[in-house]
Amino acid sequence: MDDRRSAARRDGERRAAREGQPVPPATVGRLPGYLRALEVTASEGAVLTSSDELAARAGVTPAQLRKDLSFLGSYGRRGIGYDVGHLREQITVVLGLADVRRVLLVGVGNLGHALANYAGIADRGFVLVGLLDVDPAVVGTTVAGLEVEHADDLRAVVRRTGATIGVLTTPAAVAQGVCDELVAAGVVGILTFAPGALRVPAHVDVRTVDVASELQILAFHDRARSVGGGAS
Ligand SMILES: NC(=O)c1ccc[n+]([C@@H]2O[C@H](COP(=O)([O-])OP(=O)(O)OC[C@H]3O[C@@H](n4cnc5c(N)ncnc54)[C@H](O)[C@@H]3O)[C@@H](O)[C@H]2O)c1
Repeated sequence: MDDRRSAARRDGERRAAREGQPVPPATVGRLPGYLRALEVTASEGAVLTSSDELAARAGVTPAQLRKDLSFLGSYGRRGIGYDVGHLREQITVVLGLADVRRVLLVGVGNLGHALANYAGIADRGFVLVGLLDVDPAVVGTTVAGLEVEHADDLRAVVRRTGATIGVLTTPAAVAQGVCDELVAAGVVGILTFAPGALRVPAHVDVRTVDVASELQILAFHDRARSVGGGAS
């Protein structure tokens, strides 16, 4: 690791370790967007970027960007801007992506196949280490270079692979049961695509992706515009 990378890592770790001043959840939610914007900037060969440019790329205002980055202790330099490599490294550390996270996917149907083959997961610091299903037609097949294992072996697979994050793409009816199994196996983060809320203990984080709900929110804003009311 060169000097700049290790300095950024130290900054990020210092930030992550700072007590009493957690990064607000809304800021955390925008950090992946900043990271993506920085990756595009870096791919164009730029070493420095301004808050205006980065904010435009990430779809936020420059003031919002500066405020968010200030929580990371990153203020940029007047007239110079932000060091792209340093900021990328810092955000990577704060998001907990400096170390590769092992991910297990349960339910290798339509969505599971698509996600398993999504290269963006590996590009962002995650490694898919296991695929599980119950369908005899799916178990034993190879998807994205991994052999699909039977969901009955979930605990053994978590033990063997060291997975800490589970992606749930099973039918809704079995999602809670699979979630319970993942938690019992030691998984601490669950990304679920199955409709419905999951109950988990306090030490486990759940993120829900629901395309239909997102569309409903767009429909709400569309309707509010057409009836002349203000959507907030
Ligand atoms: N959140 C979203 O935006 C979104 C979009 C599409 C689908 N979905 C949801 O994602 C889930 C998957 O959708 P799909 O179209 O891929 O369905 P699918 O039927 O193609 O795939 C589901 C897979 O889960 C497996 N499965 C069933 N019970 C299991 C268990 N106990 N353990 C392990 N695997 C099990 C099935 O064998 C099948 O391979 C559904 O709950 C669906 O409603 C969500």
